[in-house]
Amino acid sequence: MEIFDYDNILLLPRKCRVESRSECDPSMQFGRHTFKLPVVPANMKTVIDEPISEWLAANGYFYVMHRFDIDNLAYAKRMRDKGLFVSISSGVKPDDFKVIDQLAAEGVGADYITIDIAHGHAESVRKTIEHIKQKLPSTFVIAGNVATPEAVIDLENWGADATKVGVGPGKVCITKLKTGFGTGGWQLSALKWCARVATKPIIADGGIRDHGDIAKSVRFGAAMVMIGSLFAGHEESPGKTVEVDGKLFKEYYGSASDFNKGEYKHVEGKRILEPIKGKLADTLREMREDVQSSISYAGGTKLADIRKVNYVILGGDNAGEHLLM
Ligand SMILES: NC(=O)C1=CN([C@@H]2O[C@H](COP(=O)(O)OP(=O)(O)OC[C@H]3O[C@@H](n4cnc5c(N)ncnc54)[C@H](OP(=O)(O)O)[C@@H]3O)[C@@H](O)[C@H]2O)C=CC1
Ligand SMILES: Nc1nc2c(ncn2[C@@H]2O[C@H](COP(=O)(O)O)[C@@H](O)[C@H]2O)c(=O)[nH]1
Repeated sequence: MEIFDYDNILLLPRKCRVESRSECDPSMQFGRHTFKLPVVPANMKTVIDEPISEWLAANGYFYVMHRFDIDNLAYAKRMRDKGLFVSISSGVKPDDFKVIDQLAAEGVGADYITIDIAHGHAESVRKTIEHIKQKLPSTFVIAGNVATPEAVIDLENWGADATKVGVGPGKVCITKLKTGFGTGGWQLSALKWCARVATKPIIADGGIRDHGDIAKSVRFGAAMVMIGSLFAGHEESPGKTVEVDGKLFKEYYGSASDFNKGEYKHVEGKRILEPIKGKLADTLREMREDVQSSISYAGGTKLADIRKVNYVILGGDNAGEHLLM
């Protein structure tokens, strides 16, 4: 198997088919909705909060609210009152099952539920998917996180509508160091490996450091890309603002860090400071332009055209040109 990651792959251009990058359409359908970009901010406490989720939903972007210290039912009702789609996260515990029961009983429902646990290839996830599908049959269920084709096959067979791939590639992740497991350092080839067997959409989660990594994710099979660190340092970001030597930063911590958990138990995440980089809307606009540009280099007009390009692996044992035959 070829092993590579975002920093040692480059995509190869094909003859341009547009006169302006504005002709390239980076939008995509995911579930029942169409979104402006194949990008979603990570469902983490220092990345998304209620105002950001409202803004994203109202402006044509996908969002996944985090699941920590939040009343999901009340949150879902507030989104419904504003006429916005509901996309929440769930754990796999009895309390999470109760929330699903309440969403069903009160007719609030949810458009998307993301089951997001550290080791998503687990019986607990099978039971949670089963429960959601029984109580809220029209909800689009995203399940993860996983790292192997076997896991993607199981989650799909258990009823997941999409799977989330990425164990350990995140910027504030220390799973690789603490456990010796994961896709940290080879996330992009793990994505390729998983995408070969997937029959439903994959969300590539973690490891995105530059906007060009979005196109690389799409090339290797992602329908959607989940991003934490690149979104964490905005003026609106929920992390605390910290001043160091006169420069402003936002804190960004892992969901499995002691900062998120409130205790030092099964810690697989850390806290870092991200330099503040302006408004979220400006970053999203720039990302959209960059993905439009990626589509044009792919010789296409739509997102899926990125899947058709060849690529080169730079350096290492797998170096070389890889042509689609
Ligand atoms: N994408 C990634 O690489 C990772 C992401 N995370 C993020 O951090 C969040 C919090 O993670 P964390 O507090 O560690 O755990 P979770 O909140 O994911 O745990 C959910 C449930 O799964 C159990 N569980 C967790 N890990 C394992 C495992 N390795 N084997 C068996 N059971 C397990 C937990 O029990 P118990 O705690 O008793 O074991 C708990 O009952 C996650 O929801 C995820 O968003 C965390 C780690 C990796
Ligand atoms: N191993 C851990 N992974 C974590 C933790 N908190 C979040 N995450 C994952 O990281 C991505 C975001 O990655 P980034 O490279 O874009 O910053 C996020 O979506 C989760 O899957 C954690 O504590 N430990």
